Amino acid sequence: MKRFRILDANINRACEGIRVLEDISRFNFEDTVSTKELREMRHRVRKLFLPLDHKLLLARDSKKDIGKTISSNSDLDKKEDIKNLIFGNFKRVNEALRTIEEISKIVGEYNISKEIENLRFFSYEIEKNMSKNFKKILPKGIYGITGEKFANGRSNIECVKSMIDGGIKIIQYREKEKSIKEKIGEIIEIRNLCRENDVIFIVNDHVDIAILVDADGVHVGQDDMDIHHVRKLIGGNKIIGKSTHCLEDAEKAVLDGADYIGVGPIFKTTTKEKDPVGLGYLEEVVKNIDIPFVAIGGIKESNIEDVKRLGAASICLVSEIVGAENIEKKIKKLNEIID
Ligand SMILES: Cc1ncc(COP(=O)(O)OP(=O)(O)O)c(N)n1
Ligand SMILES: Cc1nc(C(=O)O)sc1CCOP(=O)(O)O
Ligand SMILES: [Mg+2]
Repeated sequence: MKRFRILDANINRACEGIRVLEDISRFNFEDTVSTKELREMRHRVRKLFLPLDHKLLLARDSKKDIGKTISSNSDLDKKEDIKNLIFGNFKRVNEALRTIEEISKIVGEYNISKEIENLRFFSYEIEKNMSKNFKKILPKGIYGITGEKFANGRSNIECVKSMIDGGIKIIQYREKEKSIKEKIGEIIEIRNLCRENDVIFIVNDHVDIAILVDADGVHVGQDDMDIHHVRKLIGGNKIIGKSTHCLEDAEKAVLDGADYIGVGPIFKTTTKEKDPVGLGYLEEVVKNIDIPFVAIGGIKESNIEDVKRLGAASICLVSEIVGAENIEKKIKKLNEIID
C-alpha cells in the first residue's frame, strides 16, 4: 500500500512540474517544440498509470503527509526568477521520475519502469532545448573580433580557430571588405566553430545575417540600426551590443535596452577611423552605468593593465590579437595579465 502511496505522490509531482514547464514554454517563450514535447510527456506518464488508478487513489493520504509541514517551513523552494523556476521544476520532475522508475520495479511493473526511464532521458533533452531560450551573458575576460586585414595573411577562420584554442569565450565577426555572400559563408563556419566550443558568437552590423545563422547576438554602432528595431527583429533571447563614445550614448543605450555597451576607442587605433575618448570615459562608465561593458580601441599587451585596473571586466582587442605572431600565446599572455 505504502509503495502505491509513493507512486501516487510522485506521479502527481512529476505531472505538476511538467505542467509548470509546459506553461512557461507555451506562454513565456512561445516555444512550440518544447511545449508539444512536455505535453506528450505529461500525457504519457498519466496514461502509463491508468490501469493502476484505483490502487493509487486508495493509497493516497495527503492529509497525513508529513512532508507538507517540512516543505512549508523550508526556504529551499524560493525561486527568484524564471530561470530558477525552470531549472527547479526540471529537477523536481526528473527526481520524481526516478522515484517512479525505482518503485515501479518493486511493485512488479517492469515495463512501466523502463518507459519512465526513457521519459527521464527525454526530459533531460527537453531541458537542454529549453535552456536555448535564455539569453547568454557577456563573459568576463578577452573579447575577440576578426580582422583579416590585420592578420598577417591568415584567414578569419584560421584566426577564429586560434582564438578558440587560446581560450576566448566570445568572438565577434567584423568584416568590412567582403561581399555579403562571402561574409555569410564565413559566418556560418564561425558560428559552427563557436557552437561546438561553447563560445558566444556575435555578428557585427548585420542583424539579418545574425538572425539567419542563429548567432548569439549582434553588435551595432551609433550609425547602425536602432536598438528597438534590432530587438524587434532578433527577439528577446539574443544579445544586443551597442558602441558608445560618451556618457550620453551609454545612458541612451541602457534606456533602449542594450545588453552591453562598447566603450571606446580608449586609445588611438588604426583599426577604425575614430578619435580616442581616453580612459576618462571608461571611468565615467564604471561609475554611472549598470549594464555590462566592453573596453575597446587601441588596447595592447602594454596598456591592458591600466584598462583592467579601472574596472573593465571585458576587454576587446582586434589588431593586437589577430596580428600577433602566435594568437594562442598572445591570448594566454593577455589573460595572465588581467587575471
Ligand atoms: C565590442 C565592440 N565595440 C564597438 C564596436 C564598434 O562598432 P561600430 O561603432 O558599429 O563600428 P564598426 O565595428 O562597425 O566599424 C564593435 N564592433 N564591437
Ligand atoms: C572596431 C572598433 N570599435 C571601436 C569603438 O570604439 O567603437 S574601436 C575599434 C577598433 C578596435 O581595434 P584595435 O583593438 O585594433 O584598436
Ligand atoms: Mg557597425
